[in-house]
Formats: sequence, structure tokens, C-alpha cells
Amino acid sequence: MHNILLKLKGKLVVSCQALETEPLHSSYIMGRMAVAAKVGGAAGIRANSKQDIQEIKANVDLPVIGIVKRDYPDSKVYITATMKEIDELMEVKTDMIAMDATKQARPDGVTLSELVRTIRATYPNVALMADVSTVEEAIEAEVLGFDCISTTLVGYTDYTTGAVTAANDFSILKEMVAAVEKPVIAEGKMDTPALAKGALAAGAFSVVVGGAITRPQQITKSFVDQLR
Ligand SMILES: CC(=O)N[C@H](C=O)[C@@H](O)[C@H](O)[C@H](O)COP(=O)(O)O
Repeated sequence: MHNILLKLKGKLVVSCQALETEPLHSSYIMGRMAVAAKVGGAAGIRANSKQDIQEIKANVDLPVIGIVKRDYPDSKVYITATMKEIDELMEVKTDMIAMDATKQARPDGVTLSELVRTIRATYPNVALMADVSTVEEAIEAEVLGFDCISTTLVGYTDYTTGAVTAANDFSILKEMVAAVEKPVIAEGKMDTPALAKGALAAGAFSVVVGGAITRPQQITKSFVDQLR
């Protein structure tokens, strides 16, 4: 097992992300978010973009799971879609790269299997995390040689609309854990400490929490909604 995964086993990873459209969009702020996550006890950080990762690495010594979110006109894949994003992440020595590993068509018609082959040939030592939306995609990701699988995109593909990883006592997560041997990481709407703990109890290798920790607009809304 990759070294970075050993460091994350049974632990919390905090996703520190704010897109251009979000109030906290700023590499400086993401760097401070990462420090806050470390002070709170997080074992790792998930982050978007070369700039944010550079700033985060200058501030904390935790392993970073990196992605580059970028929209392409000919594809719905936006999390580390092509080799261009992989090259950017390797420039800043990202410890593990997460990428969309769904069955959705990628830009320029490149298949997931071709892309993984190119990554392995170019950067043989980098750890790869498969962001999937279904159990079938988790199985395929394992076949393709990903180092771990994450539930990140459950509910975010057209064919999984409405699905939630934690629903029905983590049924999707449990199915994935039973279907593959590689570590399965619970990510996406793990919005409370109890859910994070529940995900580990359901067999997740570790848990990634984003918005519930690092998106204050989302946290504020959760309070406002309760007051209605
Ligand atoms: C679907 C998608 O684009 N997810 C992104 C993946 O990196 C992030 O926007 C999420 O914040 C992250 O997955 C953590 O999830 P949550 O913020 O729900 O705890």
C-alpha cells in the first residue's frame, strides 16, 4: 500500500476548496483553512488547483490529495479530466492525485484506461484515487489499477441523481467495500462527526469532509434552514 494511504487509515481528511464562484476563493485562505484543519487534528488535505496546493504545502506538512477542477466543452468530467491537469499537479509534488473515474466520456475521447496508462508511464510513483459514482465504477477502477476508490461522485452523475453515500445506513459504501479489495474512502456529504464515524464503521478506509468544515456559506445555510 502507498505510504500516503497508510497515513490516512482511519483518519479524517479535510477538503479545502473554494472555486472562483465562492466567497472564500483565494489560495491564501485555503492555506489558512489547511492550517486550521491540521490544528484540529486532520491527517490530510484535499485541494483543488496547483496554486492552492502550493500554498497549502507551504503552510502544513500533511499529505495532499490534489485535483484540478476544469470544465471542458465536450465532456461532463471536471475533476482532473486530462493529462494537462495531471502535469500541473505533479509540478507541485501532489502526494496523491484524485480524478474522475466514472464511465462518463472524457475530453477528446480519451478513455479512462488510456489516461491511467499514460499517467503510470509518466509518473510511476504517484498514488491515484478514483472518484466514482457507482459500485460498477469502483470495480472498474480497481481493475485499472487505482490505489484507492472514493465515493466523491455518488449523486453527481446524471445516472446517480438523488443517490447519497450515507443513505440507508451507508448501503452504497458497504456495497463498494464488499466489491473491491482496494481501500474505499467515504467522501461527499459527510456533513456531521456522527456521519464520519458511521462511514468508518461501515468499512470506509478514511473520510473526506469538505463543505461542513470549509464552506462557511454552506454551514451558515444549514443553521438558517433549521430556523425556518
Ligand atoms: C462533487 C464534487 O465536485 N466534489 C468536490 C470534490 O473534490 C468537492 O467540491 C467536495 O467539497 C468534496 O468532494 C467533499 O465533499 P463535501 O463538501 O460534500 O464534504
